[in-house]
Amino acid sequence: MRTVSVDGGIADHPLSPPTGPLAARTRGLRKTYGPTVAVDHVDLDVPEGAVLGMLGPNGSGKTTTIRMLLGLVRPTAGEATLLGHAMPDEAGHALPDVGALVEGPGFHPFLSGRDNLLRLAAAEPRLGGGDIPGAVDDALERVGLTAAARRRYRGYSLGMKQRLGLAAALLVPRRMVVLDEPTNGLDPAGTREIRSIIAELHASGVTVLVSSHLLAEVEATCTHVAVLHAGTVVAQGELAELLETGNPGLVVSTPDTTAAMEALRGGRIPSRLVPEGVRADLTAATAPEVVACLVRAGVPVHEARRARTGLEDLFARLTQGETNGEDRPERDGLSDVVETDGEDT
Ligand SMILES: Nc1ncnc2c1ncn2[C@@H]1O[C@H](COP(=O)(O)OP(=O)(O)OP(=O)(O)O)[C@@H](O)[C@H]1O
Repeated sequence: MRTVSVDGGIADHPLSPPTGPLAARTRGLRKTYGPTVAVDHVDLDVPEGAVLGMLGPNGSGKTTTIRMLLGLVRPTAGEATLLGHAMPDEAGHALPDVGALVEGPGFHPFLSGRDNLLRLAAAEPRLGGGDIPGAVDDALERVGLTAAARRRYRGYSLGMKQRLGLAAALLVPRRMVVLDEPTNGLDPAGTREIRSIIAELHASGVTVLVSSHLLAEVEATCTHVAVLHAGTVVAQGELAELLETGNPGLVVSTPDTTAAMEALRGGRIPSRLVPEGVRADLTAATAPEVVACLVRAGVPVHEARRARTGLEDLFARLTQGETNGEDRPERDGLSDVVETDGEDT
């Protein structure tokens, strides 16, 4: 297996490729829509038992990759394997073991949340008729939707719709769960609940693939990360390893950044301004040396902490000049069903 390294000089060290079995794998995956290249050369490895965060700015190809993995969209080129089965051709073998929260197919607007789940549960090959109501009520409870279970789907908020989608994914025990932007539309309490559901799934050995454009969310929940940019995976590996890539630094908070920069320049310690103050490069000096240099020069040091490097730097660079999702329209992730295969080139 080839070594995966971080592109563009952010990290000098190659990241270790996964050594164990893979729950999902793509090679040379490509998808075009007319002149738009949505995904290109995507080689993604999702190790079994991992919580892999697929991180990337809006439009970087996360949803398209997930849809190809789930067999919802046929790749223009390349291959995708899910739980050992080639997708989309062997979807019938893979999908019963995979719970997914992705855009569409939508729920019925005039049925209650519970009735929607009862309909979906009836189609689950793993559930016998007598097990269905219990499985539905357990899933509703797990996502905190019991109180609203008998209200019509049409009146649900975006967050409630996300919860119902998650409940559908968790109707039966799965080997793998795929969640496309699961916290979209959720308030902080809802976001915490999703995190704890992901942690529970991980603890019980389920592989989780979760997409997000929020760095903090991925850092809080994932064991592995794949960073997408412009349709391509630019970095992937274990989160801990990615966090350590790049040059180590010390971020110093000080009200006098000009004096701090001058003192560090005098001490031949490379440094640059950052929003919190000054970031000194720790390849040239140790943290105590940086602080001593500043104190000797009479620079007030309010706080000094080690800078996070790899993932943060990489993601900042990727999202530079982009909206970071702030002006992104709220999407109803579950009700817009747009099957797009007809638009293939
Ligand atoms: N059905 C489609 N028809 C045309 N272009 C599409 C279609 N689906 C995706 N694209 C384009 O492919 C690119 C990747 O989109 P995709 O939705 O996969 O990105 P994403 O990373 O999931 O973005 P977001 O975070 O906004 O959901 C974008 O330029 C998008 O406009």
